[in-house]
Amino acid sequence: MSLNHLLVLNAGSSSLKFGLFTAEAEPMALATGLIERIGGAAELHLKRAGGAVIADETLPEAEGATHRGALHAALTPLFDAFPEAKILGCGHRIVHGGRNYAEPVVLNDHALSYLETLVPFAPLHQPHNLAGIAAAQAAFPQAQQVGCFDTAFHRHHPFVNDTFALPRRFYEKGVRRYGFHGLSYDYISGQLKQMAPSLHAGRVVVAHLGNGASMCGMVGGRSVASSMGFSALDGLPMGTRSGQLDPGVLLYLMDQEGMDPQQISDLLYKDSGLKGMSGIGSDMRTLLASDSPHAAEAIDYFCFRIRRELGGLAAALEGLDALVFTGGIGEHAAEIRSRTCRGMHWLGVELDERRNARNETLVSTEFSRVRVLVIPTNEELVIARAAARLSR
Ligand SMILES: Nc1ncnc2c1ncn2[C@@H]1O[C@H](COP(=O)(O)OP(=O)(O)O)[C@@H](O)[C@H]1O
Ligand SMILES: CC(=O)OP(=O)(O)O
Ligand SMILES: [Mg+2]
Repeated sequence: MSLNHLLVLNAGSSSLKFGLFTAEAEPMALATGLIERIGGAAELHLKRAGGAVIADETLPEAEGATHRGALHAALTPLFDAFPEAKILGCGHRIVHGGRNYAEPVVLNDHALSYLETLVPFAPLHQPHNLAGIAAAQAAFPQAQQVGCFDTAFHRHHPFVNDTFALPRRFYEKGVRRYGFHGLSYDYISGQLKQMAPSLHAGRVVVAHLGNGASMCGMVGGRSVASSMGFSALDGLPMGTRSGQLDPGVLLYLMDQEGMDPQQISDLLYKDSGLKGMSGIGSDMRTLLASDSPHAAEAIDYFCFRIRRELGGLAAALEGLDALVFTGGIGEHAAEIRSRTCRGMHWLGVELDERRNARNETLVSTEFSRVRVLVIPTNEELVIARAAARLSR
């Protein structure tokens, strides 16, 4: 039987997103799924592209405890629903591609040993990405394994946006501003090229506001600067991550609070951001619905940091033609877009509140010098396209 399908895996620190696509040059999604809260009370949601639910359930502990178990739990109902599927290629989202990868690659032994050396750069994401690859190799030995990197889209940054002001040897060792969410930015860049070629050719800031959040400045569809740097902690505050922090705070935590690296890592990755500031939770919907003053302050801080970053990125781009919102918050939270754009008139940003409330694609007024758009992202499709290209 011919191999005619692609499996896409996007393993996060506590989640696994996956999808089954047709193996065509422009792949078509047949089903998409998500396993949340791996390591805790993990839940599986799987639906067909048309929206029909295939599975919606809490996983037994044996499966929900690890990424390997979660992958097994994902594949069983998927292949029960699509018994005819034969996997030609598996596409993997890999957070870190280091200095070497500016494009997707076929994951041979050489590539995999290089990616292993990057684990210390992304300890919360990279090991799960590599575990997903190993599990997919075991499950689909005939399939090509293809890696797609969050860092790749940013690999051509000018030196000033690639470095920190540390002694040179650290730069040589790879302590650089890599930037992340590149698959999302790549997708948005492609969409913009189709929808509005003249904007795509200009100076654009994309705000990817999901559970992880970052912003990217592009010129001509290529990344010039990103709010995320060496790690996925930098820049904007996120669901549970601090965002930009004075390095002096880390010295204080070590010296005065006696915290060790693991405790600091847990604090910055898991207990900070919207969750830490609000004391309520990391989910923007919960915070918007809350009447707690701490939730309101967390939202204010979130919007304020987006505005600061927008100003900084506009300076890096020497102007601004368009601002694009994407990611779960960027696509759905009209209130956050509205509060972010308030006070940005000086930069030429003028939101049309009615269009914005309706989540329309163009949400700026006709007089706004900067076009403001809402474009849903699709990281899985970018991965599927690369897997289709490299699996032939
Ligand atoms: N209608 C909505 N209004 C406000 N926030 C929303 C809405 N829908 C989703 N979100 C927020 O989007 C975030 C998740 O974004 P998403 O891009 O799905 O996350 P991930 O980074 O895990 O892929 C959560 O904070 C969630 O509350
Ligand atoms: C790099 C990163 O922050 O990823 P995510 O948004 O999936 O957590
Ligand atoms: Mg995300």
